[in-house]
Amino acid sequence: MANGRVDLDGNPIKPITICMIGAGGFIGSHLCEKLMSETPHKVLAVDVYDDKIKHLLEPSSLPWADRIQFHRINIKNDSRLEGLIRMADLTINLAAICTPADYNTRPLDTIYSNFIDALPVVKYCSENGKRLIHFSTCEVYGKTIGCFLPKDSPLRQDPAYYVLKEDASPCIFGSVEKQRWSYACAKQLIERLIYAEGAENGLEFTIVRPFNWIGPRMDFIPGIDGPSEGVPRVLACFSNNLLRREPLKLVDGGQSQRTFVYIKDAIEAVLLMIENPARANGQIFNVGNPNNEVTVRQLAEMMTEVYAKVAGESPLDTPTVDVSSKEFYGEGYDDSDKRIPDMTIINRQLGWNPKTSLWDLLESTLTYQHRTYAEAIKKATSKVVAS
Ligand SMILES: NC(=O)c1ccc[n+]([C@@H]2O[C@H](COP(=O)([O-])OP(=O)(O)OC[C@H]3O[C@@H](n4cnc5c(N)ncnc54)[C@H](O)[C@@H]3O)[C@@H](O)[C@H]2O)c1
Ligand SMILES: O=c1ccn([C@@H]2O[C@H](COP(=O)(O)OP(=O)(O)O[C@H]3OC[C@@H](O)[C@H](O)[C@H]3O)[C@@H](O)[C@H]2O)c(=O)[nH]1
Repeated sequence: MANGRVDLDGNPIKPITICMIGAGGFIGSHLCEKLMSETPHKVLAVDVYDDKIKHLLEPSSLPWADRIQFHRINIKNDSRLEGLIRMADLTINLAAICTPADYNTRPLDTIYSNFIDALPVVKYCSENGKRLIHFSTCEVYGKTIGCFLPKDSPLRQDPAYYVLKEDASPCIFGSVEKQRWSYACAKQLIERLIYAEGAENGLEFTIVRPFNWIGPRMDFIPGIDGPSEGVPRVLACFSNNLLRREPLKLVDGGQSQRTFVYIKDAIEAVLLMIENPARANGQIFNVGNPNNEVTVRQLAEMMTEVYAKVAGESPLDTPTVDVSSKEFYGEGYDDSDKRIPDMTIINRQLGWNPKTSLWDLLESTLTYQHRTYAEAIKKATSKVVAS
């Protein structure tokens, strides 16, 4: 497996040790899986939870058992963090509060998590001469320039007014009382700090801006493996509605547009960054699928159709219902109107392109959701009816 692996320039890839912070989350779990099954690298997996990577940690007879170690650490207050960063060749920081329902309702936790808690990680990497791959977000772009044009302006059709480019697009956020932007603003400041550490102190860094990566193990299903009142990101919200045979809730009519990329495609891009430092260092990369653009309403319609197919159930007569953002997320919510990633830089540096269509990625993801949760939901609802 390890033998004969070469980087994009034909050089043999040497096994490295990676300190992965937030390894127990959605992206972390897929990255650990990839690293264990297809590479010789070692992972020091740091998180407060390990549920999503339990299958990689136990039993001890797994072929990669000596290449992955779990460290249950809250990076807010644990002195072991610096030691782990020192032991590793590369640190990947994924830890963050990153669900929009939290940005306006828990803005302090959001800012601390995305900026303050990431500071020591950057500092330890810089002071110890260690490479850092930091996970930022497409939300740093905020809104498109195009959304400020009159509704009937032909310029709205011009990509120059909406395609998001790492080295050219401005970052446009709503006003401070729109606390939705607490997350994007914290992520932007940590990006600027990392960039400055690179410029002034020679930190070797790569910044990743994910554009709506989705797939199995994303977030939680409320009342099953997460709090009943919790609001996860849209994939899990809509999956929950489909599993419970409830209408999907369209926030402010579901007019916002997103591009969705399959987690397994996106993980290929991260692996290229890990194994091609000369091409990835000093870069900020959009990672998304510009071909998979839909409005949230179209996403709801497609998920309803795909779910009916994989679950063998007929769709509801009224599959969607409109809700206001104030009702759904509370005061201070605001939204990104449209997110199309420019792919020039990642294409040029790493030759990466996404492969999976929205229909195909929803088919595999909703098959997973149905298999994982349908029975548990049936049991939970029959208990409620019986009591
Ligand atoms: N999934 C996406 O489409 C997407 C889009 C844009 C940005 N991102 C960024 O990618 C990163 C990972 O996202 P994800 O989707 O896997 O989210 P996630 O919530 O599934 O994973 C984050 C993980 O970090 C851990 N964590 C948080 N605070 C911690 C702390 N103080 N100490 C230790 N562990 C802590 C959490 O327990 C969780 O397992 C985040 O930085 C997020 O902002 C993701
Ligand atoms: O039930 C729902 C949930 C969400 N939505 C809408 O669906 C869209 C997507 O919502 P998501 O919860 O996936 O989150 P967003 O795309 O707005 O932000 C995400 O983007 C990138 C990351 O940094 C974060 O993971 C998150 O901030 C939004 O317009 C939201 O209002 C619904 O219409 N109904």
